[in-house]
Amino acid sequence: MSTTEETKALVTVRGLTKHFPVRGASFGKPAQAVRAVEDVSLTVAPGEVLGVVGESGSGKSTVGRLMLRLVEPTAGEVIFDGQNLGALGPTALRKFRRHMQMIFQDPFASLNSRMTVGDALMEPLKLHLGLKGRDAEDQAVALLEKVGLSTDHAKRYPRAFSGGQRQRIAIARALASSPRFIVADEPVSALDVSVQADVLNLMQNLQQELGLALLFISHDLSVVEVITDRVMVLYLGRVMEVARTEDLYDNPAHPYTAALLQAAPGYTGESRQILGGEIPSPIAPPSGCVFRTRCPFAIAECAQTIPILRELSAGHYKACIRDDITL
Ligand SMILES: Nc1ncnc2c1ncn2[C@@H]1O[C@H](COP(=O)(O)OP(=O)(O)OP(=O)(O)O)[C@@H](O)[C@H]1O
Repeated sequence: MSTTEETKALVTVRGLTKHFPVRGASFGKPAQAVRAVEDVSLTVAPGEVLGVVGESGSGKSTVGRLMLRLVEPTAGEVIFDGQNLGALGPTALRKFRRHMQMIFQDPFASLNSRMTVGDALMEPLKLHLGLKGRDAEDQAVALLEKVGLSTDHAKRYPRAFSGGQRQRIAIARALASSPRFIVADEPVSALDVSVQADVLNLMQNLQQELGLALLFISHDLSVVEVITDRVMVLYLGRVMEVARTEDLYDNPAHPYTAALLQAAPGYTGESRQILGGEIPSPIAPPSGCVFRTRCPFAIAECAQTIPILRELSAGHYKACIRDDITL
């Protein structure tokens, strides 16, 4: 990423890497690791929505979790508004969390089933903002109203709500500490199709109203196109392409992005590149370009060197050595 982008950024990620050790590695064999995220650098500007797309297992969730330091990186750093998160001890990090929150795919799992919704909302208000008694209660109700629910809902338990309502509650809880950055990990993919649009609209409205920076993780390219300003494409833990959303959808530069877009429902273009084969194991990824084993444009050189992320035009980057191809 360019230094200008870093200067404007709220969150800057440099060289983020996560290897999960493989359990049960036998004695005498070299230790193995799942290479979930490899050398990812990115920026998110204040109020910006950055989409993260890629097939299952490409490392999207791990990037999101690393950015909030819910997972310890193997290497690399995350800088939030000038603060290197790696330099914070556990207590300081807990306090710092008020600025960065996460919305998960499954709102039922992210809400405590034994807490009323009111209590679930008051917890972060007390912990992070120091609100007490009536002030906390009033603010909890205000949060419920913000997400389209009402005072009556505060006394109920999560099981009394539909999936869409539960996700609204999870959103309210994430907003309670007045964060500036939210990671939303597939926030609507577990919901009925009929309520997905409502919850997405709500998220989009709140994001704009509050000027939130958002990392929006999704495998649904049509949703990503609508909600994001920029998109990062991941494959086997590595960044393949980053561009402004319109640019990426109109002029994909990386063969993997083109294949993803052409495979998506609703694609109406002429060429259709089929993404053949399986994603290789992240324990032993291909040498050079990790996508080369499924890439119709791969040449011998692609096995030799890991392509760097190059800027093709303003803000449009790709990690591919081939410029002589038509996608
Ligand atoms: N705690 C963990 N321990 C071991 N391996 C893990 C762990 N978390 C993730 N992985 C592995 O890391 C890789 C990336 O996973 P991740 O969940 O980040 O991908 P993803 O793109 O979010 O996938 P999905 O779309 O299916 O959620 C996968 O191979 C996954 O199995």
